[in-house]
Amino acid sequence: MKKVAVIGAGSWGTALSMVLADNGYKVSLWSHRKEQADEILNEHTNEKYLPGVVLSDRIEGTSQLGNALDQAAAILLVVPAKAMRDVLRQIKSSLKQPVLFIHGVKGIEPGSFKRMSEVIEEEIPETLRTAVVVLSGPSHAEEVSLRHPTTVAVASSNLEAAKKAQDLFFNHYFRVYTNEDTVGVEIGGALKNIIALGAGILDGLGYGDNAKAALITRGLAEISRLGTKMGAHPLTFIGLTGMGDLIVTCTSIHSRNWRAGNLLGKGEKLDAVLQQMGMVVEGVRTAEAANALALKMNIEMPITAAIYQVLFDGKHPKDAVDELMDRDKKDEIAPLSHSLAEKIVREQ
Ligand SMILES: NC(=O)C1=CN([C@@H]2O[C@H](COP(=O)(O)OP(=O)(O)OC[C@H]3O[C@@H](n4cnc5c(N)ncnc54)[C@H](OP(=O)(O)O)[C@@H]3O)[C@@H](O)[C@H]2O)C=CC1
Ligand SMILES: O=C(CO)COP(=O)(O)O
Repeated sequence: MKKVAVIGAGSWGTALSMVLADNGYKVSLWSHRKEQADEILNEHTNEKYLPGVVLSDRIEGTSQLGNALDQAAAILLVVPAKAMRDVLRQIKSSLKQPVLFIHGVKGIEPGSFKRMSEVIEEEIPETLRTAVVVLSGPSHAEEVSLRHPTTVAVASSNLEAAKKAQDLFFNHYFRVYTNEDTVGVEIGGALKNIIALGAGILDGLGYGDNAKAALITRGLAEISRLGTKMGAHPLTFIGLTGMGDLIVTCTSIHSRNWRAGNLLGKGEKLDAVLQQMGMVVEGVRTAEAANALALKMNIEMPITAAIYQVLFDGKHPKDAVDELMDRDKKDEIAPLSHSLAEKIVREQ
């Protein structure tokens, strides 16, 4: 039986371990906390992150990275974005053979503002990795753990590697598409969390469906503007990892980003909100990264800027909405078709 090392035993690492176990793989699920690894190994549960779910005995918890990596056919990284580089450094010092790296992280590295595949390529030498793949799409861990129908994409510039990842995860409830646009998939997956915070804020303020539809659609427009400028394919943003993930994250109570936004919209302060959540809320740090990237690359991202100001500058959420609504008149499609035209010119 082939083995996969899953690095990060939160909700998503645990749910993806269940998919791999259902597909017949042995899974070594690494936690940086021994008591959590022991719970997974001995009780077959992960109560903090997936309460009430019983894990397959093909999933073994471990807090020893060397054990997790030993003989692994692939490594799946599912730690918060801010922990990625440190965890990769630990992996590099324990890894003995080249292996396929897959990550399911929807964030940008704080400070460097790098995408996760860039961080992996910087930290893991080519002699220790066969390829890097990102797995993303509309997929709440809670629903995957109930084996509810779910679709995701696996993206890599190396299509053969993406197909290997597709083979690892594909099954009758977890449908996996390949995609060759790593930049678009990573940018869509990370930045939708900012918009999900915004959706929660709107709900917290008591606004309705019109406002949320506007936020999702215009949020996607600005994500596409930035992503396309970074080299992404514009069509990726209307796929699973763009529009698909926006829909699921902006409309679901499972979303931690939506829930955090909802508390902010009701008037709670960011520190108190994050303390209550007790799980990663990637959109907060990603708002900082996206706002900085937009300024650096001279891309208009008014929704991201407004959410950044609510999070870090103490702007009242209602004032942020009012200011967004009162901006200058605009054409809906023209700025998007400019980005598309620029992309076509670049590729000629
Ligand atoms: N949950 C979901 O439905 C989905 C999540 N994702 C993405 O997956 C990534 C992980 O999210 P998710 O599993 O939900 O997060 P959770 O908050 O559920 O879990 C995070 C896990 O990472 C661990 N961790 C935190 N810091 C470190 C560190 N420095 N070193 C090692 N481990 C660490 C936590 O341990 P501890 O308990 O000690 O804090 C915990 O086990 C995020 O980027 C998220 O956007 C993507 C798709 C779906
Ligand atoms: O990415 C997700 C679903 O696709 C999970 O979103 P949250 O991190 O907001 O819970």
